[in-house]
Amino acid sequence: MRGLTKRFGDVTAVDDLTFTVRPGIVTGFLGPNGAGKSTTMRMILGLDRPTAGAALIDGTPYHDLKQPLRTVGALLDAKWVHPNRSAKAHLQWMAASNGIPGTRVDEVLRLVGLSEVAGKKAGGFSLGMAQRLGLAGALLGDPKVLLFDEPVNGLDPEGIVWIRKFMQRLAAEGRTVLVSSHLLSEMALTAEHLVVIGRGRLISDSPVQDFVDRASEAGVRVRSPQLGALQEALTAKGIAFREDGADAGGAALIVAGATTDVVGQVAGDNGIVLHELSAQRGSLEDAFMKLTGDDVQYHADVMGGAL
Ligand SMILES: Nc1ncnc2c1ncn2[C@@H]1O[C@H](COP(=O)(O)OP(=O)(O)OP(=O)(O)O)[C@@H](O)[C@H]1O
Repeated sequence: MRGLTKRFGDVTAVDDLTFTVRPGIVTGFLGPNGAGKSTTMRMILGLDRPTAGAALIDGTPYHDLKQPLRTVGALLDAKWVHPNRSAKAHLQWMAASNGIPGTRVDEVLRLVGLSEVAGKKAGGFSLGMAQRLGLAGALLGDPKVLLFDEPVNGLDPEGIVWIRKFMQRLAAEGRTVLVSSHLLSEMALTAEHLVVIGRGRLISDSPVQDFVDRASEAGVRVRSPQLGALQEALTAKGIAFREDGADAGGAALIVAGATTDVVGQVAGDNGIVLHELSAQRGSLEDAFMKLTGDDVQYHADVMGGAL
C-alpha cells in the first residue's frame, strides 16, 4: 500500500495508508469496526478505486494482473454462492470462467475438507462449511497472495481453530497472507505481524509481540500481611503504586512499571513478609484500546463489548 486513500463524500475511510505485507507469515490487519479494513481490501482487489495512492500486488495494480485468480485469492463474504448450486458445480463454474483446469476443483475440495459434501447444494451449508467453500474458491488458482476479511466472524470454536491453522499453513508454504480482524486476542494467536489502523490511518506496523509489549502495562502485583509498611517503603523509594481490589488472598498493590526484583528488594530491605510477588501484563484488548485510543470510531460500550 502506497499512500492509499479512499474518500466516500465527506468520509475518509482510508487515509494515506502505507505498508507492505510480506510472504511466509500471516499478517494481521487489525482495527476497530469502521476503521477501513474492508475498504482497503476491496482496493487491493480492484473492487474500489483509490481516491489517491495505490495498492499494488508484487508491484502491479490488480486490474493489470494477467491472471488475477492465479495471483490473488480472497475470502471476503462467504455467502455469495448460488444457493441451488452444489459446492462442486460452483467451483467448476469459477474454474471454467478463469481458465483453470477442472481437475483443480477436486484438489481444493480435498484441501478444505469438503470432498464428501461436494455434491450437496451450497445453500444448505452451515457458515463453517460456506467459509470452507469460499476458501476453496480462493485457492483455485493456487495464488501466492491470500486476503481474508474477518474470516472467523460467526464461526464456532472448532471452525475458528481450523481456519487459523489453515491460514498459518498457507503462510508456511511461502504465501503472503493478510487477514483482517477487529479482535486483537484472535490476531495474537493467528498472526506473526500486525498492521493496526484506526479511522483509516496507520497506527502500528510491527511484530505482534512488539505491539503488545509497547502498549500493555507491565507491572508487579504484590500481597503482604504488612501492606501499610510496604506502601511506606515504596513511597520512600519514590515508587508509585495503586491498590488492587482484594481477592481471597486479601488486599494487594499493583506497582506499575516495576519489576519483581525491585519490589522484592524493597520488601527484603525492610523486613516485610510477602505472600505474593507476581509479574503482571496488561491484557491484549487493553493494549489495543490504548493504542487505538482516540481513533476508535465506536467505543466498546456502543458495540456491546466488541471493538
Ligand atoms: N460504499 C461506501 N459508501 C460510504 N461510506 C462507506 C462505504 N464503504 C465504507 N464506508 C465507510 O468507510 C469507513 C470504513 O469502513 P470499512 O467497512 O472499510 O471499515 P472496516 O474496518 O472494514 O469495518 P467493519 O469491520 O465494520 O467492516 C466507515 O466509516 C464506513 O461507514
